[in-house]
Amino acid sequence: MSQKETYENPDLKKERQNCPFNKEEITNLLDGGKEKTAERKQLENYILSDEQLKDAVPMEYLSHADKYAEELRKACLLMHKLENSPAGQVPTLRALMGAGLGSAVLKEGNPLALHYVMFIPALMGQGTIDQQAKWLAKAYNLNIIGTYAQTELGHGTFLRGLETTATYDPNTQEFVLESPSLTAYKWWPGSLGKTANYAVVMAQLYTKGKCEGTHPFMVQLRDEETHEPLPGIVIGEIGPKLGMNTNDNGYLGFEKFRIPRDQLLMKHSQVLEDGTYVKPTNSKLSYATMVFVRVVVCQDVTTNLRKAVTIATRYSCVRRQSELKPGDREPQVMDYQAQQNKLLPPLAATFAFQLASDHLWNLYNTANNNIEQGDLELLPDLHGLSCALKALCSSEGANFVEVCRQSCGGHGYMACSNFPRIYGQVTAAETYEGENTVLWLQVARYLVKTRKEQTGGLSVKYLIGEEKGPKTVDTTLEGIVHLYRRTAVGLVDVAIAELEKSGRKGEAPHDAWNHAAVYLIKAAQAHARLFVVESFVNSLKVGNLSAPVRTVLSQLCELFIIYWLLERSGELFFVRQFIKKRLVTVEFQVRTLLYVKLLAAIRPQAVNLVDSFDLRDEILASPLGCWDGNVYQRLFDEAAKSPLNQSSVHESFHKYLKPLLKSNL
Ligand SMILES: CCCCCCCCCCCCC/C=C/C(=O)SCCNC(=O)CCNC(=O)[C@H](O)C(C)(C)COP(=O)(O)OP(=O)(O)OC[C@H]1O[C@@H](n2cnc3c(N)ncnc32)[C@H](O)[C@@H]1OP(=O)(O)O
Ligand SMILES: Cc1cc2nc3c(=O)[nH]c(=O)nc-3n(C[C@H](O)[C@H](O)[C@H](O)COP(=O)(O)OP(=O)(O)OC[C@H]3O[C@@H](n4cnc5c(N)ncnc54)[C@H](O)[C@@H]3O)c2cc1C
Repeated sequence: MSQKETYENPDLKKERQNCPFNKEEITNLLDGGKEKTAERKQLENYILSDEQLKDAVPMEYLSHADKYAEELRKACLLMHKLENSPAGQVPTLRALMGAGLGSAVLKEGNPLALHYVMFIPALMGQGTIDQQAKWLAKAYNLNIIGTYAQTELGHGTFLRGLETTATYDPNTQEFVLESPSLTAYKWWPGSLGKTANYAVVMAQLYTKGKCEGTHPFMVQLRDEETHEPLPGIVIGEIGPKLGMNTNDNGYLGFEKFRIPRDQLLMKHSQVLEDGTYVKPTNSKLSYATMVFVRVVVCQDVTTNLRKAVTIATRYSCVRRQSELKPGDREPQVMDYQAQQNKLLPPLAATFAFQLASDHLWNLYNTANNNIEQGDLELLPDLHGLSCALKALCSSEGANFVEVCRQSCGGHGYMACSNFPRIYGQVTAAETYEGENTVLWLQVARYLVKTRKEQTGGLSVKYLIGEEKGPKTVDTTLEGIVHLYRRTAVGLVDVAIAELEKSGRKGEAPHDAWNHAAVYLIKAAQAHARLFVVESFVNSLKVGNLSAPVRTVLSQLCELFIIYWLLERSGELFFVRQFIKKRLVTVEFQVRTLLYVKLLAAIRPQAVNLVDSFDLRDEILASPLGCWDGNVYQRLFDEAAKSPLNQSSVHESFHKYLKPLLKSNL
């Protein structure tokens, strides 16, 4: 392990004895190879050994403004450390922006995150070679700091409804940016409140008196020297949120603010000097930055889930409560089947989500390379799959994090458990980068289109042609995946039938769509789940795994796909042929039995499995989840940090309580 403590809780020590598989093999698998593990560890040592990056007091005790200032201090220090990073700049940046190493230093969000996660990708994806030459080096060198300003007070989802205008003036060859109403103000962009001095701004482009839709513009917001907002720019921070409080989300208004013509990012569409508009090959290419973030968010949410599962699993093996066998010692709460039922599915989910996210990342890279060459064939599949997995990983992830919190009883409710922060991050991902319901409906649109037109990308091939595979109950892993597939196909057909029924009643297509939303969303979710389980099963078929690792991963895989089947059993009832053949009843009986057996089989390896995530204590940032299991002492140490414990009687006693007590005498 990366940290050897002198103390080790005896229960955890026992859990770690006789581990049947090589933990490092799983660590390497998750890191992407032995060398990557070594690189990650070296980077963690480099960053986490720096005393200046440690918190003097827990963040919860700081004011909103002090929290921001403190995190900005550390974020800037991290950027200074980039230069000498042993892992190279790009891997270091990746590690520092996300929920892993970065979160050990910047616990409530990185004020520079948007610069790297959206501003630079937007410049790369939307800027011409000349524009990249002008801005990218400045951005990489942090001469300028940017954000991505799209959402407005009145519109986040419906991008065609954005109100900010950029009107071309051929006389001066400038665009005039304007916020025509209060609801046109940009609202939400991260780092916009106080940190950024530039932004890629999405605005409705007007030229020659015609609106050409939303386009990205490079806009300077603040003076590069004084950091004061430029004349014509109204800017501020939007205030405290459920989580991510040091991402300084902001607002932004334009009062006839002029920018040169060449600050329209013109890789896909152009405005010529005389105001002539040149269309892109596909109008959705300006949405590409969002696609990139949806892809990386799947990985990020998975890392956060791994943290929550590690904390809850270790704690559940240290915590002893109640009586299992009359007269016996109180058992570890992990020995209750009910607790295993809470924690082992999310543990399995961390593997399932990672494998699916890896697949999506590969698709993204291939599709992106093709797009650079002008080939857009993979774009619909990339859009469909990135929406599906972003929505699935974030929604299931947030539910699982909450279950992990509940599994730690009262102590899970403490801020220091780190669950509130982890939940704040994961649930944010349910909303940002496309609200999940809206994304499910985008997925459904793709599925319905594929099924009806019998053409679509790789992720939806199963919707094309006749259904293949066994028609009766088949207890193999393949058999159960086939059941998922039949459910997914069946739900798309149910949704189409619903749309057609409304059509026959004379409803317009948009009304029919609205009235079929419940079915459409179920179909989209079944599709996403099918993709995840197929990725998990297929990944185990290939790869150079040792027999013990393959065994435990296969158990997790089987547990996970049965868990989802049982959880989502209601959906099977939508598919009429399942009921007709009594398939549903038989399936449930067989599967429930197997599920319970798998809980018992995996239980002894739970701690070893979370140990293989190799998450350092600094990253877990929770007294409940530390490697040594010294939970109670650490909880006490945390309580000692409370400002209310710095004196035996607080001054407010004399001010308020004492007079009240006296008045009652
Ligand atoms: C570097 C590693 C570290 C990782 C760490 C990461 C995490 C930490 C940082 C956290 C940062 C968070 C920052 C958050 C930022 C934001 O939230 S930015 C704002 C994001 N906003 C949204 O996502 C808005 C959501 N809305 C939309 O995407 C669209 O408006 C819509 C819902 C898709 C609808 O658009 P519309 O133009 O109305 O399209 P439709 O008419 O519905 O569809 C038309 C066709 O276009 C296709 N399509 C739609 N979108 C895309 C796309 N992106 N790509 C490709 N194609 C697309 C759609 O399928 C339709 O196709 P057809 O059916 O063929 O017609
Ligand atoms: C932490 C955080 C960080 C963010 N960072 C940024 C950023 O950096 N840059 C940026 O530009 N934006 C950012 N955003 C904004 C974010 O992208 C939007 O909030 C998000 O896209 C949702 O849009 P909305 O707020 O307009 O929700 P709405 O669309 O108003 O959603 C409200 C409800 O309406 C439903 N709804 C809306 N449309 C439909 C439909 N067509 N069919 C069915 N139901 C519908 C939704 O499902 C939801 O239940 C951030 C948001 C958060 C929370």
